[in-house]
Amino acid sequence: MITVTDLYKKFNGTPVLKGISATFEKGETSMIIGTSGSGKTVFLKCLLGLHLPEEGTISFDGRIHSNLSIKQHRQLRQEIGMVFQGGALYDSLTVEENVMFPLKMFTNNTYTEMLKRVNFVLNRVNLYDANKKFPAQLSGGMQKRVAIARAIVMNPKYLFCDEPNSGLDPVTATVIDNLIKEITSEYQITTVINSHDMNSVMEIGEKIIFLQNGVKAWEGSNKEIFKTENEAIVNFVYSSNLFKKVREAYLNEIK
Ligand SMILES: Nc1ncnc2c1ncn2[C@@H]1O[C@H](COP(=O)(O)OP(=O)(O)OP(=O)(O)O)[C@@H](O)[C@H]1O
Repeated sequence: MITVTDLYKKFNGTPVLKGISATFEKGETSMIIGTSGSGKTVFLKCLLGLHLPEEGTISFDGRIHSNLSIKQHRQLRQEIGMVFQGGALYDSLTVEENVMFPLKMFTNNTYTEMLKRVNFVLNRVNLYDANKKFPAQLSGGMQKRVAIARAIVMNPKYLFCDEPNSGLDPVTATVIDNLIKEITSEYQITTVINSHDMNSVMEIGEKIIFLQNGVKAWEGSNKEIFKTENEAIVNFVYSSNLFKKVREAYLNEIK
């Protein structure tokens, strides 16, 4: 579980995160949503330790980030998997080498042991016969699968994803969303996803945190989002006519 308490972050005196508190549970897919500039990326970077907040604490299963020694930080970093927006694969490395990269960096495992683990995670994301291919030879959806395989190769306790299905068609995006949700539940990972994609939010958002101007303006599940009367989130999520109709149909159904 990740517990964030009263987090404040400023840049050049301008507050960007203004007292955010939230908990992210093990085995659950949590999503951060909000308009452009609301602070989602800064929040995720604070969780990753890439930004240092001025106030507040971030605790990873009781380990408070700002109190950790360098050695403890290194240990925690190994427990975090990250899926970057564009996949961030190394173009000059094969799929197998990309996925093996964290194992080479952080473990003393033999090549045979590493290859076994690489093949296991590649199979888990349903990628077969892709080991020797280079990223440029793969479709966008396959590249995202490689990025997910690399993020879970170290068996992480925490998984952070920044717009994991950006640039994908709706069908592939749903497959990737569900893969992340399955893996989160199967390996009991604490997963936090930044997303703009309302389909994803409705599909896999077990917990949704809505940021507005650096403040947590709403929190709930993908079921509760249909019923909320909170004006800010209704205006944000239901700015699309399609979602407006879906919400009306849902509310009529439960009347
Ligand atoms: N390194 C930085 N230095 C100064 N200001 C920053 C820095 N990083 C982010 N900001 C500012 O913080 C605010 C929040 O940015 P952030 O990138 O978190 O928004 P976001 O919600 O992720 O937006 P988007 O959905 O467009 O990616 C913005 O006003 C941005 O200009």
